[in-house]
Amino acid sequence: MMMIMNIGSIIEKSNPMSQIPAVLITGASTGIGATYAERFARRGHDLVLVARDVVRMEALASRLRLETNVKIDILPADLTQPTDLAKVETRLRDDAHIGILINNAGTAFGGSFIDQSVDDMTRLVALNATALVRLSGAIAPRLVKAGEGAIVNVGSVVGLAPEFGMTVYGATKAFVLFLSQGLAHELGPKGVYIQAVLPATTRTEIWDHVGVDVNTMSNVMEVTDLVDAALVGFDRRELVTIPPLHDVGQWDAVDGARKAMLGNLVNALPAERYRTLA
Ligand SMILES: NC(=O)C1=CN([C@@H]2O[C@H](COP(=O)(O)OP(=O)(O)OC[C@H]3O[C@@H](n4cnc5c(N)ncnc54)[C@H](OP(=O)(O)O)[C@@H]3O)[C@@H](O)[C@H]2O)C=CC1
Ligand SMILES: CC(=O)[C@H](N)C(=O)O
Repeated sequence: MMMIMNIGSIIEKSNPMSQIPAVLITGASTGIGATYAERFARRGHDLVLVARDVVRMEALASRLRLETNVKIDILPADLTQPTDLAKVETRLRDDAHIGILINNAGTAFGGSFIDQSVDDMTRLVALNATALVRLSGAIAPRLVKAGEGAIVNVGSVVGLAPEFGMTVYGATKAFVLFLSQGLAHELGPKGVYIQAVLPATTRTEIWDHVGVDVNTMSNVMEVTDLVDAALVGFDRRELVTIPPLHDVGQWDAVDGARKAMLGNLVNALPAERYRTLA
């Protein structure tokens, strides 16, 4: 018996993720992140919740601890602030129990490009793009070493649609998609699963920040439907999950056309059309 317990503890120390891995979720105080927290807790995963609003995270954590018995830590951080970001990076690097990172925190604001302040846009890029690079960079080497684990990046269909008129927000979300595809290409063969989740309009507080009453919008998805669909994609190990897109053939066609172009992108000579004067 003693012997068995010792072997068990050795296995736990050498590969703690092989138990049920803990999940670190950014933007976990409300909306999509809080729903991910609820769903992963119900699946038996311990959690680390990251956001700025400690009171809300405490309330969520107290409820989920009672309902599910999982361990929940709260790591308050403003992910646009380098020192706070560094705290989360350290946790991701050092805590071998964390095997899944949900890069969900993000925001948006209204107004056209020339109406938005450059400082606001810079903060948006810091939260929606830079933080994902830094947090993925902190956990990826450990996951690769373990040969398992997952990184989920929450993008948006806006990243496919410059025509929606949210240029900088959409650019950050196009970045999230590319980052996910690139990470899947590099880390997938090493055992790390990467998922990009692309929601469309979902009923959360983000719309208060945009300055739009979500109740006036059509085709709004409920946040639980969105996260449950995203988790179906997660369980299937899908790379790109677009819950609101009913015809997946349309995404496959876009992605297929891009891949078909790859072999033609690098040439020594400019294309014929650029070899004559305008
Ligand atoms: N709702 C929608 O229609 C869609 C949402 N998305 C994406 O989903 C993700 C989640 O958004 P959603 O749940 O809707 O939005 P919410 O505004 O409801 O939640 C955003 C979360 O991010 C956190 N957050 C915001 N700023 C910071 C910061 N500086 N540092 C740390 N955490 C921060 C907030 O917590 P706190 O304020 O406590 O810091 C909150 O937990 C975002 O990436 C968004 O772009 C994509 C497509 C559609
Ligand atoms: C504010 C938005 O545009 C929304 N988050 C989305 O990505 O659709």
